[in-house]
Amino acid sequence: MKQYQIETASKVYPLYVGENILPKLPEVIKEVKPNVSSVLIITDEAVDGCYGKSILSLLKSFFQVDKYVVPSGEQAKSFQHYYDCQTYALSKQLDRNALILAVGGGVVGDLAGFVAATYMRGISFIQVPTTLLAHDSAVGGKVAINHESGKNMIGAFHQPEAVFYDITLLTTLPKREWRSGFAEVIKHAFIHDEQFYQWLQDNIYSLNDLKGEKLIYAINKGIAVKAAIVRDDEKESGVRAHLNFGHTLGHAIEAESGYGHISHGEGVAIGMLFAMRVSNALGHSNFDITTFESWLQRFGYETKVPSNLDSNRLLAKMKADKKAKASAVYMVLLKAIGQPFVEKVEDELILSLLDNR
Ligand SMILES: NC(=O)c1ccc[n+]([C@@H]2O[C@H](COP(=O)([O-])OP(=O)(O)OC[C@H]3O[C@@H](n4cnc5c(N)ncnc54)[C@H](O)[C@@H]3O)[C@@H](O)[C@H]2O)c1
Ligand SMILES: O=C(O)C(=O)C[C@@H](O)[C@H](O)[C@H](O)COP(=O)(O)O
Ligand SMILES: [Zn+2]
Repeated sequence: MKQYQIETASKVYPLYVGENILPKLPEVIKEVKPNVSSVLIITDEAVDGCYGKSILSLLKSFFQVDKYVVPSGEQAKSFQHYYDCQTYALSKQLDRNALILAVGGGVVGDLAGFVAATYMRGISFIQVPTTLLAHDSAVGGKVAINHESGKNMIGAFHQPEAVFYDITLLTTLPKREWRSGFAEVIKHAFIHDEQFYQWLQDNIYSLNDLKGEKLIYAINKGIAVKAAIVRDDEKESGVRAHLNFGHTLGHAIEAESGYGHISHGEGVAIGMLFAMRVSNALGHSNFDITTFESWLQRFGYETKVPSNLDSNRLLAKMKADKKAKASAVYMVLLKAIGQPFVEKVEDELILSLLDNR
């Protein structure tokens, strides 16, 4: 088991990552929250089906434990499910020393984290990520639910007490979720680490390569990129925005297609390619887009903006993005791999690229 310190301006906390480390979870809970009064597990149906029983029985010998299960998928990041989680926590009379355990992918992490951030004005939580994507979402304290006007519009910065990542749990992940999560791995390489990008090119030819030592290396590299960025800028006043590479359009696609139809990583993959096109069009870079596109296609990513989505509606969503200022779109662009920056992009350019999809 490897241990990292995630350092942010408001909190420093441990991240444990390894294989078959689940039995150590009770020890970690006691270590980071010695005065814990009770534990509320928040998870989703699919994760509960795979690991719910074993985690519950593991923790029951040490703590008072309750469990609340939300439906699987993006739709759980809604007001209704947020409200239902809070109602459940209140019905169990959780006090301020209670701990929420977010057991799942980015959806459960974001939802349960936001429940923790706001229950009685904030209680502790631990992230127990179960997807590849969650190497990103479990670190850095962004927690949120969606609104029909946009992704993650209602949320908070609330750092967990710890991140506990047993990557053995990934073995039950469906193929589509490997692909979705790998998009954030690629993003971390694109924005921060030319050598890591090269390593991915040389080592990962298909999603099946994401196992064993290669998987461990890719996850550790991704975590290192994320940790370095949130250390320097916890609340996105500067460099943290680079983690939004591919997300301005990606989030718009997710929202416009109806949450859950196009996964987060699928949207980000299309969005990264789009951001590269914009970078080229503005003369900042000279990417060989065809090469990037065929690299992404090799993993089965859809690379075109879905034909049923209207350009003007997508633009409207991009203008409502959290990076927007005075209704102007700001995107994360790249001068080269590893050289991101944020710039205002005119509506006309966005529309012309969206219309020529
Ligand atoms: N807070 C952040 O910094 C951050 C970063 C990136 C993404 N996100 C958010 O994360 C969400 C996407 O997360 P995700 O891709 O993990 O999706 P997810 O949480 O919906 O999980 C994907 C699917 O896999 C299932 N699943 C999860 N773990 C499993 C396992 N071990 N075995 C079998 N099935 C399993 C889930 O039930 C779900 O159906 C989006 O809402 C995105 O906005 C947040
Ligand atoms: O941690 C961050 O900062 C990120 O931007 C990571 C993204 O992968 C993630 O999807 C995040 O939730 C997007 O944030 P948002 O502020 O655009 O909602
Ligand atoms: Zn993301």
